[in-house]
Amino acid sequence: MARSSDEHFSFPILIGDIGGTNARFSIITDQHTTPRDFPIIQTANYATIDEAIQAGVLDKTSVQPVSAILAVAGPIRGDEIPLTNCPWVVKPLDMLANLGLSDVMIVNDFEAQALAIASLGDEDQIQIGRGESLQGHSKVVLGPGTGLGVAGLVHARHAWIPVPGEGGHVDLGPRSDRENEIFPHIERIEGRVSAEQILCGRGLLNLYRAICAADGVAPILTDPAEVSTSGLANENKAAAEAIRLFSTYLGRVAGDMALVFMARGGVYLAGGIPQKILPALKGPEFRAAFEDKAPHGSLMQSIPTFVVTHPLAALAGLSSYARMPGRFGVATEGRRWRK
Ligand SMILES: Nc1ncnc2c1ncn2[C@@H]1O[C@H](COP(=O)(O)OP(=O)(O)OP(=O)(O)O)[C@@H](O)[C@H]1O
Repeated sequence: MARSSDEHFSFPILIGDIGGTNARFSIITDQHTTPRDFPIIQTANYATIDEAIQAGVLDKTSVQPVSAILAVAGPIRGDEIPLTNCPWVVKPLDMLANLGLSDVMIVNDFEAQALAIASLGDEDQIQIGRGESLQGHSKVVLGPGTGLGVAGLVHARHAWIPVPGEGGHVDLGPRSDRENEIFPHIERIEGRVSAEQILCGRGLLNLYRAICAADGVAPILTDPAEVSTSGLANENKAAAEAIRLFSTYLGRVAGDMALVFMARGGVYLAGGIPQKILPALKGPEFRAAFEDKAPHGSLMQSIPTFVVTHPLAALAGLSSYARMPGRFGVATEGRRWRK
């Protein structure tokens, strides 16, 4: 554990959320001022992350950041961190040498989402169904987007401790007769159906195709956004069923994660997809599946579920952490580099 005198970050602090497609950056100049956001950068437009930071941030301001805290999609091991779904390799030692920084910390992107849910305002979230968040109790965040990210946020020793994991890869199985008809047609990964085979953009398409195959009809939709748009508008029968079942499975997995973390503080749906299928999540399927956890039905009824609507939730999480690292139990070993 870092000593408390080592915990803080010197201002100005560059924060960044590096996804497969988009990279978002902000600079925090001091403890109180609102962070300055920079235009979203398409990762495909730059060969390296250092070039993107130079052109997209440093060349656009006279403020020279001293510290950087970056959230990346991918495991953080060693001094060279390759990103999932993007050819960039993050090299903190090169950043210290070339970008004028003297402190670089790299965290997991879902850890940043978890940091965000510690301090979301009411305007940044929409509640689905009943339940009430209990102060100081654990929370969970699930994010169906390009993949399915999951992280817990545990409250202990007066701090919020993010627990990043691989919860998106838990097993998912059929429960009803109808699901038994559909499941044999779900594309598998090495023989099994993990939650991510269904609960992400690619997974929604996989589910739609499996429904078509179970019913012996040819699939006509080829893109996850088409499936959700036609399904929500009830223009296509298989797509409408896919969206309802997607909501059921998301409720089921969200409920499992709530049980694992005893998340009386609430379950939060982040990632790109929940906001786009909000009307479906407000339907009966999501919450019914979430609560259907005998023998813990009444516990589940008391746990609230939210869709995160903050457009830059991960950056907001990093910003809270950057300003008050002592409020969070974020491990720094092996992922903080200093001059
Ligand atoms: N309207 C929609 N309905 C369902 N899925 C959609 C919709 N629009 C986009 N998608 C799917 O959502 C996924 C992208 O999710 P998201 O926007 O969360 O990206 P991300 O994982 O955060 O990516 P990045 O790496 O850019 O941060 C893609 O699989 C895309 O096909």
